[in-house]
Amino acid sequence: STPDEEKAMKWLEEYNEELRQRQAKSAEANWAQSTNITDENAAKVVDVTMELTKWSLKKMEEGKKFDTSGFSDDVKRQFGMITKSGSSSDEEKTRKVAEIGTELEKIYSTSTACLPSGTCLKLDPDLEGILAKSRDYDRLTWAWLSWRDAVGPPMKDKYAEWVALMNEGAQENGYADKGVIWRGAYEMPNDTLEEMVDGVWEKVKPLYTQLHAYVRRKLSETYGEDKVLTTGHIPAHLFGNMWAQQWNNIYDIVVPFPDQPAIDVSDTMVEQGYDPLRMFKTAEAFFVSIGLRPMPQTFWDKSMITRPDDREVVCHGSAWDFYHLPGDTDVRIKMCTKVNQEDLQTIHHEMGHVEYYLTYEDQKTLYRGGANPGFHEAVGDTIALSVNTPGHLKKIGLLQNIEGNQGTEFQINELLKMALSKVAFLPFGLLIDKWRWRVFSGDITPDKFNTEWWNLRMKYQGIKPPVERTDEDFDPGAKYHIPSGTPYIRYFFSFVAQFQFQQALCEEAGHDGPLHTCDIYQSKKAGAKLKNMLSMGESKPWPEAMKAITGQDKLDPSAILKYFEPLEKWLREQNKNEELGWE
Ligand SMILES: C[C@H](NC(=O)O)C(=O)O
Ligand SMILES: [Zn+2]
Repeated sequence: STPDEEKAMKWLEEYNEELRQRQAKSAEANWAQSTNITDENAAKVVDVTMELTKWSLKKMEEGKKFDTSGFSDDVKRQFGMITKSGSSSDEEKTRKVAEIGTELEKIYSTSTACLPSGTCLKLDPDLEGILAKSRDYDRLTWAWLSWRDAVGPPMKDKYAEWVALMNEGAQENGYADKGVIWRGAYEMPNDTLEEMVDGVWEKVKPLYTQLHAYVRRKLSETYGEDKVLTTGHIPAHLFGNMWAQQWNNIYDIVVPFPDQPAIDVSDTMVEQGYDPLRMFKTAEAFFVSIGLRPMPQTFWDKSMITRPDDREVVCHGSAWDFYHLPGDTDVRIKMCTKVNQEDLQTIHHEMGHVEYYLTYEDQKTLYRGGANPGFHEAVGDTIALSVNTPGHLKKIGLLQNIEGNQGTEFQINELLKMALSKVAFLPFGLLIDKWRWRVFSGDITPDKFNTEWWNLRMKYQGIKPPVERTDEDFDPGAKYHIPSGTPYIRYFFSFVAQFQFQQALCEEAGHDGPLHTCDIYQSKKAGAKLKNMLSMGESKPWPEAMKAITGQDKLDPSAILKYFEPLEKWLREQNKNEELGWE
């Protein structure tokens, strides 16, 4: 390399080390606030965010002085990352963005809904517990509405201001709006991310439509035709989930063959005395069995795996990288764990993030990230596809009374339960950022925030609010990722990609038979293939990482469609007299 490139590479080395130290400091401040919500900790988050933003803007100006045209792809990639920013140089605007961010997350994480008796219920575990377990239509309506009334109105105006300030920062850096920057994380040519995910949705929509019709019929039978029509949109509060995003908690009322052996292990976990720590150790054992790393001691010392009873915390599960140097690793999970199968799944999801952090920790700081954000969301879920097979649950003693390969009826039950988590999620995973991209672009103005939110929920999910909504409400605020400013298309990407990953890993593990029975437990070969992709971090555009693990360079729904093929056939038969769809 030329002297100029030598100079640039020296500058990059210093940049990466300073970035690592500042990321570590930022993670510590955010961790302190997320595990102990106080004004003092919130103020520290704002200060650290200001400091990091100012430094990044200064380094961006320095970076722009280099002529990188003759430099290697790797050097160009790093400069490209450094010279992109969406932050305003106006310190007051940056401070305000950070302040509103902490205020909105605090409203979400500390709001409660109070009963006439005066007892106040938290979202997690109280209100979510009602949505998951109650089969009383009116009690479900109360919990669904009370949460939205508690958080929506206080957030609405703040959110509008937040969006405006974020857009000013984006526009100051030459972007049309903040949405362009968010989509930029996928490095799609000519900003074609939405086109790409729309294409994937068109291919999976028929499967979702079949599931929707089947569940609508079952809910109508359960709650009565007067409450749930067997045509059109389904009331949004009957799916066992506060946001109707995943429907696994109503498996017991939609199960196709009720006399088959049960496959939900939540009760067994309680009976066998599982506690959060044992759930985490169980998850760790799977990752280690395929050759990934055990959690370091600091993980066990510093994680927060149960809700503390002496302070306010952000309960929404998350994994944390403290960007330490290899050998001094500090990675954690923060989660208000409950002993059930849903949280066992979440633990695998969060630990998948941690395994990614561990596997790419030798990378330059700029590359200590997922190939794209969807990859990061897919790691743990891919592993959980193996864990949730009845075969694996039997191996670890959570399912007893099943023998070998079960008959068709058992497999339909199993596929239906998985579809309630994975297929049901697809339209939800798509619409959240469709709403936000249009809010950022100004296509959805604050006076229409709620109307357009429900138009998208009705169009993509085929659901409707159980009670009248107006633009005085702000229902988007009821979903964590909106007040926390966490992009969401990453989950849509993940819910499709994880089946591509599983298909590739199962082939590597020498699995034969249908994809949904595959368990890569103890396969060091499959683990090596996964690790090879994870170690790349963000060093290459994501199609290269996709190619490294699957041989394809696209997000391709054929794997999820193949996985659910037997179920789709069965559903089409079940639904032959149904009026499919909702438009
Ligand atoms: C699917 C997404 N997962 C996550 O936040 O970890 C959610 O919970 O909404
Ligand atoms: Zn995640």
